[in-house]
Amino acid sequence: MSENVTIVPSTLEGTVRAPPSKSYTHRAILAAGYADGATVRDALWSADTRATARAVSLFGGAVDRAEDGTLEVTGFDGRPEVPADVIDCDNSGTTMRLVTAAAALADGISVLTGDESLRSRPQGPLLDAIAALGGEAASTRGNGQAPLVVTGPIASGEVSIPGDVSSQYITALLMAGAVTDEGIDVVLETELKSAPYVDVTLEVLSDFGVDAQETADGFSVDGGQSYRRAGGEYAVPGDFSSISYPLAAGAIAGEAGVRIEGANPSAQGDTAIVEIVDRMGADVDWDREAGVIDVSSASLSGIEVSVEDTPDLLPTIATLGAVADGETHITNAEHVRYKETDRVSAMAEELGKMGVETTEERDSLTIHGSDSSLEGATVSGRGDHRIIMSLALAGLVADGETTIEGTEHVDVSFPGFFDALSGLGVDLTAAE
Ligand SMILES: O=C(O)C1=C[C@@H](OP(=O)(O)O)[C@@H](O)[C@H](O)C1
Ligand SMILES: C=C(OP(=O)(O)O)C(=O)O
Repeated sequence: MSENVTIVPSTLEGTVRAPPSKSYTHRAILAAGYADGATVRDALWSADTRATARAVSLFGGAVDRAEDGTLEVTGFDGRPEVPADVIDCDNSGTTMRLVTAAAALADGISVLTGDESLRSRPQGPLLDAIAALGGEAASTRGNGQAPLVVTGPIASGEVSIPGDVSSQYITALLMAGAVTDEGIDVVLETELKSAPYVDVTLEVLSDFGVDAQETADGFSVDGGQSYRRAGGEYAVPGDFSSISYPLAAGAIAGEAGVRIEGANPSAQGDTAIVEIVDRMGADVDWDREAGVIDVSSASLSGIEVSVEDTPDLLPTIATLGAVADGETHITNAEHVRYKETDRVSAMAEELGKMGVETTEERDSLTIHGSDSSLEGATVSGRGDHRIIMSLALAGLVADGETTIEGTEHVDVSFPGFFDALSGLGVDLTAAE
């Protein structure tokens, strides 16, 4: 059932807890699957992470969720079974990439699909890599997009792959490579974008006893390794992509102050959002040891910011730019076009409906904050969680009411998003 949310301009005050990291949760569930199991505490339970849990079950493992949200993962111990059904990755790019490489270890055929958005995203470089490792991997439509048919098992070896489409290909190959006989060397053909996500992978691999490393021309993982979580338990840190929304909300409408808990430092590149709102002029203080960020609003100024390492921040920064004085120039953004939607265009067009002037280029988005009026309007969430949340932020300070269509999709990464906004005093109503 499609849901719309209408937001009335509001000021925010109070405390909100960061949801757990989507990236760490995917990796922890799959790493526990590659192991003989583990307990994953503080896991994000959202549409995307449920898709990864389903895949682990289809490989012969199991994921049971206790009442307190803790996941008890039973692993498939490095040897995924041929799935008894199609693997539906739903809306999750991370699931599709990481699970495609895992499926290539199984001795047989796996079929992967997803929703319309996921079936339009690029998988070709990963399919080529699997073929280079002796497996077979086909896009049923021959266009490099899902549905995918993957036949394993792959062997060890060296593969070259572009670095500027998705870092998830590299994560996928490193995670699978550890349980091949002799490992996988990944040689990057082009410069790596979204690099911090590979750092997150290396951290989780190391937490599960697997060695992988950066090399002169890419990354490599030795084969013959076993995943094992010492102590059997893994705890997921807070999600900085999700934190970007209450943080930006506080920066634009939090006169009395917003506090975000669960903001502990980790390898996530999106921690850069703290520095970004600071550079724009918000009053922000991050107590790293306590994992607490305090933010309050101030008049914001436009900045230039590269999203090379932090693609998921683009929608949030675009809204901040719409509120700020001057120009906000978001650069190195081409890979942001390969997400749930083309987020460069989606933000330009939807903010445009609210009176925001933008200039879009293939690799950048400029928001002309000073020339923009920010008026309430009916906007489309585009079925994309980050577009929905970013447009909701714009609604906090627009002139008049803003209605965002299709808001149920926040379930992909931040299921309690609108409750969190309400809890901070935002005047909003949801309707089916
Ligand atoms: O590995 C991950 O957890 C992710 C990697 C990034 O994708 P790309 O590497 O495709 O840019 C990011 O946009 C996505 O939300 C999560
Ligand atoms: C792009 C995203 O995720 P995924 O690639 O897993 O769909 C996201 O969460 O913004």
